[in-house]
Amino acid sequence: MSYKGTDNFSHNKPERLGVLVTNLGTPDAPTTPALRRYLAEFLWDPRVVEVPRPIWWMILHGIILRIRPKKSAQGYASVWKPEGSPLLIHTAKQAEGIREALKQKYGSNVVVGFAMRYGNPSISKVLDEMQDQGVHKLLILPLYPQYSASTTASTFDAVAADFTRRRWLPDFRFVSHYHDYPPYIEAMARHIESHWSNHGRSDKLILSYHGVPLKYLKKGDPYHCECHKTSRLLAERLGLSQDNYLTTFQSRFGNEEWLQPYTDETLKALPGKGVKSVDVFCPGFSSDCLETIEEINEENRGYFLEAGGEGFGYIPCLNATPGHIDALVQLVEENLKGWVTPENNPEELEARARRAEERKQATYPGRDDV
Ligand SMILES: C=CC1=C(C)c2cc3[nH]c(cc4nc(cc5[nH]c(cc1n2)c(C)c5CCC(=O)O)C(CCC(=O)O)=C4C)c(C)c3C=C
Ligand SMILES: [Fe+2]
Ligand SMILES: [Fe+2]
Repeated sequence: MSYKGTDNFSHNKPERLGVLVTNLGTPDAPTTPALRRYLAEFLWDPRVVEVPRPIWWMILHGIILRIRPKKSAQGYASVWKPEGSPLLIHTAKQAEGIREALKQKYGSNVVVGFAMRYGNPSISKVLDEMQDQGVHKLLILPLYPQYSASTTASTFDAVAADFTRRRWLPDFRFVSHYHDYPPYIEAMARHIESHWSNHGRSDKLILSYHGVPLKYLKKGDPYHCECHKTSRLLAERLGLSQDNYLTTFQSRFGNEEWLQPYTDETLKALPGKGVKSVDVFCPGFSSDCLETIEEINEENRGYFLEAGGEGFGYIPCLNATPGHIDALVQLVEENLKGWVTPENNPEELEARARRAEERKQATYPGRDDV
């Protein structure tokens, strides 16, 4: 057996803490070949599509990967920025924000990286870097507030699989959800309130989450309940009554039934029920991405206006706003408890030595023999 990093593994390096922020991933480019690569990896994950492998292999390679990449590439091309995919850009900024905040407090003792479950930067590459930097305690934070086996557990699988090729194994913590974490709820509430004070308020707030097949709920996945709990807590914090908001599910894939009510069908029906203006916010997406920019703010906006709606306010995701970074930093710090100690923080040790020297100089000025 040969392991990655066997030669450079060392017990003599400073013991650093690692925080690995992850998100779903995105294609490398808005092109058909890049989409084929990305979708082949993503849609082959048995956590994402729970269909027996031989049958799914034939459907995926025989039908889906021949049709979907071209269509999806067009969607990605419409949201792509000069610096790349919005999801990648926002996730990089979020990691940067967390890194800066933790650096202020803990110096270089905490290493913050980000990786994608599918595509790049890969979990393996970023874990290689963390191993090289001497990370001995590792916190993984998937940026999925609501737990779902198709996202959160899949990230756990990928991390665990990656460690099978390493001799190094750090102490390990994993944030499996934060759907009801008060700083996350507070960050969303302030973000929405600030949107309302800048752009005005609509008749109804639509809270739209990515869907999953209904059968996952029936098999016991808590995702649906966690989405509803997030919505309830957010609505309570915003002082909304049940009439003022709705929880819906978007991004259906394939022909089977997914979680309902569907966002698109809801938006098509609301004008007929007298709801002429809506604000839409997506609490489950920590970053704007194809599913929010194109599907919600373009496609679904069109459905609502075509059905007689008069006002459609899209409230961007939390992205790398200071309120979001603040909430994520609190979440990280809470999960690092007991790990960040003066003893494993080289800068704290240095500061202690400096303070001792200052005390000595203050007590015995000019003496270096005490
Ligand atoms: C096929 C089944 C899918 C399940 C189950 C699923 C769950 C799921 N996805 C997200 C978050 C995102 N999904 C995104 C894109 C996306 N999702 C699917 C399919 C399933 N998702 C596909 C095929 C795609 C690719 C785009 C397309 O071809 O339509 C994204 C956006 C990525 C980006 O690059 O912008 C996110 C984010 C969650 C949270 C979730 C379950 C809870
Ligand atoms: Fe998805
Ligand atoms: Fe979509």
